[in-house]
Amino acid sequence: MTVDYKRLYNFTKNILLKIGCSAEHAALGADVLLSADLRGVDSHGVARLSGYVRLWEKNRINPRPNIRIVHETPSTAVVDGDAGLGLVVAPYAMKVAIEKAKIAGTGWVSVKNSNHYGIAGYHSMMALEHDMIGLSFTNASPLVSPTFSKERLLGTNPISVAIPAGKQPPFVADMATTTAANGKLEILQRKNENAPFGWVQDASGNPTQDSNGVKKGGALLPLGGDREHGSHKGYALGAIVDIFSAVLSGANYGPWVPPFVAFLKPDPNPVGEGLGHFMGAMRIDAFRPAEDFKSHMDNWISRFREAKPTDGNTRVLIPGDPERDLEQARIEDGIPLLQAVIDDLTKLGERFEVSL
Ligand SMILES: NC(=O)c1ccc[n+]([C@@H]2O[C@H](COP(=O)([O-])OP(=O)(O)OC[C@H]3O[C@@H](n4cnc5c(N)ncnc54)[C@H](O)[C@@H]3O)[C@@H](O)[C@H]2O)c1
Ligand SMILES: O=C(O)C[C@H](O)C(=O)O
Repeated sequence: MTVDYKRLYNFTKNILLKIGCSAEHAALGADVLLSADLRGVDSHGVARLSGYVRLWEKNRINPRPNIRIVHETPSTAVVDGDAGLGLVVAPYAMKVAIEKAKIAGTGWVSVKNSNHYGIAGYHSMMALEHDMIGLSFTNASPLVSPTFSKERLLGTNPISVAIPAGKQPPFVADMATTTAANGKLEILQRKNENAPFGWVQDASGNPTQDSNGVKKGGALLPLGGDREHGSHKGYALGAIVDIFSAVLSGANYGPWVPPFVAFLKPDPNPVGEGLGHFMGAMRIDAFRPAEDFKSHMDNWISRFREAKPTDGNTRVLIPGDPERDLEQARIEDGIPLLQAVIDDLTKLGERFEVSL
């Protein structure tokens, strides 16, 4: 079934209003969530709405947070999200990074006491309109084993870097540091399908294709899948995200990160406050004139697009291309939703008396 963007946006905004968010936060939260659906990141859009409501019911989300800077220098800050929705805490933090970069050249913000922030790319892309490079990281539910372990100590900890170009569209990398985000596994669960090898290991640490394997005590795997295919580097990337987001800010890290997923409970002995994010903004003209940079970015992108494709592929893509192509189509044609997601939203609508 395909649902019109505006209809889904209004539904999401109205549900966020019902759980007590301000009009400003409900609109922003809906914008962040719907940006995922528009960009084809079906794992992180409205399919997650009932998850945020579940955390609110458990008093883990404060719908009226006092989000504030608690420590700063001219180019850095720590933001306390006051247990607000990550969907609104992260844009606040990115704005702080941008304002600092305007003055100091670069701005770096580590965030504590937040919650799940949706897609990393929404926040990094906020820098683009200011002729800045944007970086966005977050830690997440402990579902991932470090290389050589069967314990779950890390999240799928995404990295997004958005880089402006001139005539070309921007370069936007937005990716989990695991072979796949947990949300991708949830899509396979909804469809009753297996996962490819390299995504999941079972409770004993053996490779499995069971898309419910993590729920049965297994773990998601760092990018690469196993040591032979470079999982130690995915593990290192996920660890860097965790440390920048949480050890630097005072949020929970590693296995103490309060989970978004329903099958895990928060650790009763936290080592910090909430979960953490990290935002960065770098003014291009703090390095070289923006026009020079952008014309060379255009050249960089064109050269990579012209790369000779391998057999069976028609063209080489630039990070950000697949999502941009889908965004245009989905604004025009609507957003396709699986029946399981429609059922979930329908139940939510009935409960809060909001029509879909
Ligand atoms: N909030 C959280 O806790 C959390 C945790 C993990 C992931 N996420 C989000 O999940 C989403 C999905 O992550 P993922 O890693 O599963 O996605 P993915 O594996 O689909 O990778 C997406 C990235 O790869 C790029 N890409 C795709 N095909 C390409 C190609 N052929 N050539 C070049 N680039 C290409 C895309 O433009 C995008 O930047 C992201 O938006 C991420 O931010 C959020
Ligand atoms: O829910 C999480 O913490 C994980 C993240 O959203 C993911 O899809 O991997």
